[in-house]
Amino acid sequence: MKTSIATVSISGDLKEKLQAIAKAGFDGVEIFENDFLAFDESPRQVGQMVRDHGLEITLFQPFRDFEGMPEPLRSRTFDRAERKFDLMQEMGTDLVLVCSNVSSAALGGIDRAAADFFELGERAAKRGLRVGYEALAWGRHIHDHRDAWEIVRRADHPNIGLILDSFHTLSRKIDVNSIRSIPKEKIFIIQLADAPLIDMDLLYWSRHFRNMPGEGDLPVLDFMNAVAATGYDGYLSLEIFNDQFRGGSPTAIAVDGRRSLLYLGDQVRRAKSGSLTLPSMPARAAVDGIAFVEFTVDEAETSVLSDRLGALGFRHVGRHKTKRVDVFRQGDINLVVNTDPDGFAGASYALHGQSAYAMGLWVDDAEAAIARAVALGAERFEQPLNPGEIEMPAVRGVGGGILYFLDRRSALARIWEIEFDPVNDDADLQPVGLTGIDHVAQTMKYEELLTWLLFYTAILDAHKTPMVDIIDPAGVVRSQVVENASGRLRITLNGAENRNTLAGHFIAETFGSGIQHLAFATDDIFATAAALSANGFATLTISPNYYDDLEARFGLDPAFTDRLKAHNILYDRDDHGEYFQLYSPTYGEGFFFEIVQRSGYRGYGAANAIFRIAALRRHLRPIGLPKL
Ligand SMILES: O=C(O)c1ccc(O)c(O)c1
Ligand SMILES: [Mg+2]
Repeated sequence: MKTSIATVSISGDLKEKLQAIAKAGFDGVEIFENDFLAFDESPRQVGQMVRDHGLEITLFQPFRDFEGMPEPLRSRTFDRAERKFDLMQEMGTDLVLVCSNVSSAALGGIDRAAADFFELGERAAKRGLRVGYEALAWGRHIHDHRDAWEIVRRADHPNIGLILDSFHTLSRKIDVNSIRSIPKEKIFIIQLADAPLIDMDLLYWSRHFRNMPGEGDLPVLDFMNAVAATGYDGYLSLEIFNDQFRGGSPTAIAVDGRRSLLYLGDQVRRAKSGSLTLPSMPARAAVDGIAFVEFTVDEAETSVLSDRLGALGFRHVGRHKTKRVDVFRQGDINLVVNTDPDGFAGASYALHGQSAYAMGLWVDDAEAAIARAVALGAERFEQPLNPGEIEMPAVRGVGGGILYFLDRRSALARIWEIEFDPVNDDADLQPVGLTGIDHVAQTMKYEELLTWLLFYTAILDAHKTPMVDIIDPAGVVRSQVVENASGRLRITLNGAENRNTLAGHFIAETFGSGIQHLAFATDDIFATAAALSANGFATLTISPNYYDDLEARFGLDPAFTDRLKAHNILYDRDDHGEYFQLYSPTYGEGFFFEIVQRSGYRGYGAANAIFRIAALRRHLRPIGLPKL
């Protein structure tokens, strides 16, 4: 499988784009005409620059409004085509993409179009060039790949072929099985893009909202399986028009792009649907829970954090044999507090301040998980081991944090006994009934949300849920969840669009994305609330107005509502069950804890978000200039 990407997909000038594309490991690049026109160097120099980066030009595009024109426009389009052929030869590419005509002057007619392509094929053949025809979803007469294929078939010229673009086919819900009967040598290249399902004008949707395969909602895998069935084994080329990507980091977007193709290729390989030459990698890692979450803390702050964890019912159960690292436990939850000034934790503290910078996942096979992550372009994380320590495979995760993999088949299963000495915790504070981690909430800039969604779903056996808008009094935060079928993995990703929201404040003030809250599970939230209160832990106060509305909305028994209100417990319900939530205040720049009880409920309490965010915000340090 060879991978390519259109220059239009990422930001920067042509030079920056090519650098990022080469660095991400692509084999080829589609030169989008405007990127070339806006650049100062000659076609020959551009071609050289591409080859100097070790890349091949997969095609030059687009050539517009060609087929089915009346004279004198028809002659002019052929003259235009000859000019572009000159340019292609100088640049060093043999393929041009012709997209279906959108001009109101176009006459239509399958045979007229086929005749035009035959003539273009003759002209291209004289120069050793090839022409690929693509149906735009909004083409004036041709907007279906089946019609484009019929034109190519009737043109019957070896230098004329078809270009299939998943967006144009899938946005119109055209049956992908129609692809299976196209001879593979007539498919000159495959362009791939996904998109979120939004009901809007096709052209606008395509030009602004496309995203990488796996990031959106279109059945790109079905499309690819149909392509693979033809025996096609050529380039897979991304063509992503996306406003966010245009403003994003060229390197990050290029890395996402290549990851999306490798992940898609791996799914095609597993579906055994064709003969694509594909690298093999271990299957997505099955996650059986969150083994630990690790905080980096300054020595001076440790007593505040350990007192807080104590009041939340955690016991200090272990101290690392060689490092300043402690573990606190309750139920299945392990919270690691790292005050080691050396190593990554110390560096992370220096940069972000106190933060939950790492987490460990229980997977079926940690070595396989790391091998897959690395095969998908994740950055392996390693630091020197002290004597007696065992190596825990890890990669760089969200916002420069660390994601560790542990399994129960190696010594990693006994990490707490091997690396830690037991501690006798004689605190008089009692456990409060927390059983495990329900979810981990990570906050990032909105532009980074798709990156992390793809990262997690490509590496882990998990799916994404639809995006929901979380309304913060100061703006919108977009939230999407990565979760697995067992519910043992739940990560909520919150993309902040501005720095005034609680989420935006957190990433601005801690200098990067990261874990903003941890939600612990309990089987009895009322008992937990009472135990917290006995431990002197003050939960977040929720407005009484919320409870009046809640009672009316769900028709709750007033006595029940009073109990919720007495403990500041939020409530929600869906078709599957009930959900109870309570919160800590925020700490530092906006970190907090949540405690939930779910009985079948599938969501995360989005309906309550505005109320608890309003309450959480009251604890934030005000920012801005002091009043004069
Ligand atoms: O939006 C467009 O005009 C356009 C151009 C070329 C393509 O390959 C495409 O898919 C869309
Ligand atoms: Mg296209």
